[in-house]
Amino acid sequence: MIVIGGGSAGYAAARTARDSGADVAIVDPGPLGGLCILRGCMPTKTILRSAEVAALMRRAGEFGFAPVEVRSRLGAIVDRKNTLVREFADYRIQQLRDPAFTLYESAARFISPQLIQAGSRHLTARSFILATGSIPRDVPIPGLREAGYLTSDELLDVREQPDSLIVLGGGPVGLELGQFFSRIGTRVTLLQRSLHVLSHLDDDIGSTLEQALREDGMEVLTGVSLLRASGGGRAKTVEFLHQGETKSVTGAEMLQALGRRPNIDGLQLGAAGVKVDEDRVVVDGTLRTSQPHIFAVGDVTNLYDIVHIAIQQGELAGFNACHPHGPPKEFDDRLVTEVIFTDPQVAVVGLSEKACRARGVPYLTASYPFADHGKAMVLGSTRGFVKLLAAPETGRLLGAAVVGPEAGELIHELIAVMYYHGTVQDLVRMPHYHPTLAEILTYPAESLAEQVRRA
Ligand SMILES: Cc1cc2nc3c(=O)[nH]c(=O)nc-3n(C[C@H](O)[C@H](O)[C@H](O)COP(=O)(O)OP(=O)(O)OC[C@H]3O[C@@H](n4cnc5c(N)ncnc54)[C@H](O)[C@@H]3O)c2cc1C
Ligand SMILES: NC(=O)c1ccc[n+]([C@@H]2O[C@H](COP(=O)([O-])OP(=O)(O)OC[C@H]3O[C@@H](n4cnc5c(N)ncnc54)[C@H](O)[C@@H]3O)[C@@H](O)[C@H]2O)c1
Repeated sequence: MIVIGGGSAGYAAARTARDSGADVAIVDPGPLGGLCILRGCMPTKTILRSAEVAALMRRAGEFGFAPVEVRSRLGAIVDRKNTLVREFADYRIQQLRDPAFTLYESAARFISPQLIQAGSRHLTARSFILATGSIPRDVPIPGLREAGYLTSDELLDVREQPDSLIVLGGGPVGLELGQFFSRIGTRVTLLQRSLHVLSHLDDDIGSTLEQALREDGMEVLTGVSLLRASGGGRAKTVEFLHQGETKSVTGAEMLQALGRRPNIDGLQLGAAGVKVDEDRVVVDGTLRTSQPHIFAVGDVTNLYDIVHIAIQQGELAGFNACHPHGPPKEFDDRLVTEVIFTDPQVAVVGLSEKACRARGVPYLTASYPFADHGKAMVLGSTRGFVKLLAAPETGRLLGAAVVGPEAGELIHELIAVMYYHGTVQDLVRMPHYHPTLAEILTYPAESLAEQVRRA
């Protein structure tokens, strides 16, 4: 097997195939480590921890301490991030260089469905796994390129703190990095096209997060239509339409966080006969492309852009490629989970109200605010809510959303209940220690259990 791309998805595929007895080569030009480690999950979560510390320090008085003057040193924050990233990347590189694999450190391109070129070598295999990830999407906004912008790739290495930052896009990248800069003292303006940030989720989630960010001093404008950019250097201007008026904002730096697209440039997928739909490598539920011996996993499929799913897809494809005659394993989207590491955090699993309505799935819902929860009050983290969705007749948990403190941790109890096809009645019966944040899950569960009993 040849795995093209040694990030999270590709490495998971390679490891699974090797464990199934395949002779596995990995082709990757580097830098080795993958997006999650080098420029995605881990660096962003590392710097967000610094922002969290800054936000708590500003609240020193509230917790009984003398006021603290918060003066950030972005260079030091970046150094801490780089140290950790180096450690994580070194471990991954060691795994890729394991003699159990053959690693070719070059870019791959297809010559035919069975043959690829990697540097000066031609390589052939019984099966291939495409795992080349994603890259920031180019958006044709007049003047944007000339004014100059950064993507998350570059912004993570900026050492000199800009006094102002324009963030284009209210998805996870714009929100996490926007809040980081806002909390270390940069004036941040975020422009989002949809009526709410995180537009793919239920509106109550986006509106709650927007309100929290605004309370913290970030300017968040939604329902914006971007018109053009101008200027340059330390004064970049973006003009946009907002509430029927043309407005503009000027910032020292600009983050373009308008989405990512599959990285298929240069792969010559046409030569492999792999079907592509608007840059997306088309796969079926078994991660097989239009060519039965070529699979695609992770961001290159443009399905989720979430790392544990990329790993799960890699494992499935690695298994399926090595067992061509057995029943294939299929990706199950029932437990798809997403966490956005802002404060308040956002975490969702399973079906949203939007998805239930779109698919005609009947549901009951109940929510409960952290502002009424004892442990959240003790912690001084009362922003947000918990929302559960249950099947009306059985109480089976269909989905959940948590906006609030430790949402990314709390969601895992709900994932576990859903994994075992559990109900809201189960959630009520399960013991919950007092006082914990997790106790809050029992309140909407009680309300739903009551609704199910009466139905
Ligand atoms: C700022 C940011 C923050 C994020 N935070 C999170 C988070 O907190 N949690 C989460 O779940 N997800 C997060 N993500 C998403 C997550 O990082 C990705 O979903 C995941 O890393 C994708 O893994 P992958 O293996 O598909 O791709 P990658 O890890 O990008 O691997 C692709 C590999 O392919 C190689 N390659 C490219 N072209 C070729 C070629 N022609 N031939 C051979 N090799 C090639 C590359 O060198 C690379 O090593 C974040 C993303 C961003 C941008
Ligand atoms: N915590 C996490 O798991 C995490 C963190 C960061 C990124 N990621 C993943 O990386 C991927 C990329 O994230 P992202 O935030 O860059 O992209 P995204 O596609 O999630 O969000 C981009 C946002 O920009 C807006 N937008 C697009 N075009 C626009 C235009 N012309 N004008 C105004 N607004 C416009 C969209 O409405 C959208 O809200 C996502 O799929 C995400 O899942 C995950």
